[in-house]
Amino acid sequence: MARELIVDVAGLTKRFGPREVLSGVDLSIRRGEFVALLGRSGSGKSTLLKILAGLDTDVHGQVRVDGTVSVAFQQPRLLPWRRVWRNVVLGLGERSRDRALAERALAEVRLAGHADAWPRTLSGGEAQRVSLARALVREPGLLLLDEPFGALDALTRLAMHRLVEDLWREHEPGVLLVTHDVDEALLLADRVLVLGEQGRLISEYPLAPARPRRLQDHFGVRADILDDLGVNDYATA
Ligand SMILES: Nc1ncnc2c1ncn2[C@@H]1O[C@H](COP(=O)(O)OP(=O)(O)OP(=O)(O)O)[C@@H](O)[C@H]1O
Repeated sequence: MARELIVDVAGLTKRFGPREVLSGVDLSIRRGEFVALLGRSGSGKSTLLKILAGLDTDVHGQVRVDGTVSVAFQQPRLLPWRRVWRNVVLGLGERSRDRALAERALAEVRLAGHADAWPRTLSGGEAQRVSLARALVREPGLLLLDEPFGALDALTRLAMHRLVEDLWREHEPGVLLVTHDVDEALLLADRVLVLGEQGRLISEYPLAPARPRRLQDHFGVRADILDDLGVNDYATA
């Protein structure tokens, strides 16, 4: 049976002054779906995420997002004057002093034992895992990931892919992952969307449900996506 619809966007248009950054975007995401959004720099990906997060409501068209939404950004955005565990439960009202809750979330991102650490003592990957713990502790129906691995080295990135996939299976939120990395999208997502010039969604690629994913199974789609993005692909030529 189809899961509940948590994002229902129709005819979304966003302008900054005279400039149309998103144009007639239709998008639906169900709970438990993992969707990746690809697009060249400046195509409007972060703008779309901000709109879904409710951070920008000055738009035309229908934007319906049901339930709790969490966002993780490229930079972990931890408060340096708060210990790791306090960062995890920050802004949770009554539960913002619930150390046990923070520790459970930290264990999930394999950071048990770092609860009392200061953010400046963490590696980039560790800080990003704290940011994921902070996002998940809210039990979001929708998890928005804006280039969350973009600042990490290649090996840390691979480990983070595994972790995000595990967390997604465990919590089953709908995920919208914004990335520049076509391979990352193919490895993680069930569906890949491509945002083209003039802020239009130009393609949508459903991927076979088999997991773990093997990149070579998706070389055809990969070549099509690179075409959409206007990038020559020497690897598959
Ligand atoms: N607050 C703003 N005021 C005016 N223009 C903006 C504003 N925010 C974004 N833009 C413009 O909207 C366009 C889309 O920006 P956005 O950040 O959504 O792109 P993006 O696809 O996320 O890019 P990147 O991949 O480089 O992060 C850009 O041309 C940007 O300059």
